Amino acid sequence: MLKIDNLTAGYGQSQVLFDVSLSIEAGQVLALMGRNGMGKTTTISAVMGLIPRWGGGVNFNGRGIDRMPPHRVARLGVGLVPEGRQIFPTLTVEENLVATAAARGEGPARWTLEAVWKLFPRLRERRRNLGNRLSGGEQQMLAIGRALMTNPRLLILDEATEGLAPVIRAEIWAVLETLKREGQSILLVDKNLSAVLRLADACAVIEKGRTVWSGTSAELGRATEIQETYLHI
Ligand SMILES: Nc1ncnc2c1ncn2[C@@H]1O[C@H](COP(=O)(O)OP(=O)(O)OP(=O)(O)O)[C@@H](O)[C@H]1O
Repeated sequence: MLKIDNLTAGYGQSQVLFDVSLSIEAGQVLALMGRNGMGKTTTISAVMGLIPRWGGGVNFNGRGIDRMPPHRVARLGVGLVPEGRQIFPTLTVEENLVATAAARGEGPARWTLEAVWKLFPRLRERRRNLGNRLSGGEQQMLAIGRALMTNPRLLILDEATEGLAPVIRAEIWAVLETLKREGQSILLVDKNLSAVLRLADACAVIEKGRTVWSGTSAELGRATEIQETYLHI
């Protein structure tokens, strides 16, 4: 579904990604791991086209997307839950969701307002509240709901459980588990190794802008040396 080959990218003159390669099969959950500042968010930004790709290939469902601007990547079916959530502060919860709604043209859309209310009952209760009046957890739920409203083929989540209370984190992990059971393809960045290992099928580890390890979650769970070297656990 998504295949990244030897991707290089950076900001201005400064190169951040030197050689990132990974691939996600349809219906798979892949976790991108690595310590702070190693290039995880930069990888996601380069996939989405939010920053220029310098070299290498990014292929989505058989199409090269490495020259596409973000709106075209999104239209092909890549839904992003960005770091920091970035919801529209002056729109209501419902308006935030409707603003991004998009069908994929393959029969009835899986994700509608009703479906999002069912996944996150809390959002239904808060539907008329402005984005900037929500708690952090509610904002994160809204960011996920908003990405789902695009009916993505691939959902990308950047630190979706960061800075949330444990009970809200648990709710987000449970939602991701539900999405996985439904066959949603997911690429996620998260620092919580044990939760990642429970959810993800496969993991890729990056260090200073290079993929240094990839394998199944079970393999990473056993690879204590990799964990100690690259994840500082
Ligand atoms: N907008 C930017 N301009 C310049 N340099 C940046 C920018 N964003 C990130 N960087 C640099 O790129 C490197 C990789 O950052 P990135 O945010 O991709 O790391 P990360 O692995 O996602 O880490 P974190 O877990 O801290 O989010 C860091 O050295 C960072 O300082």
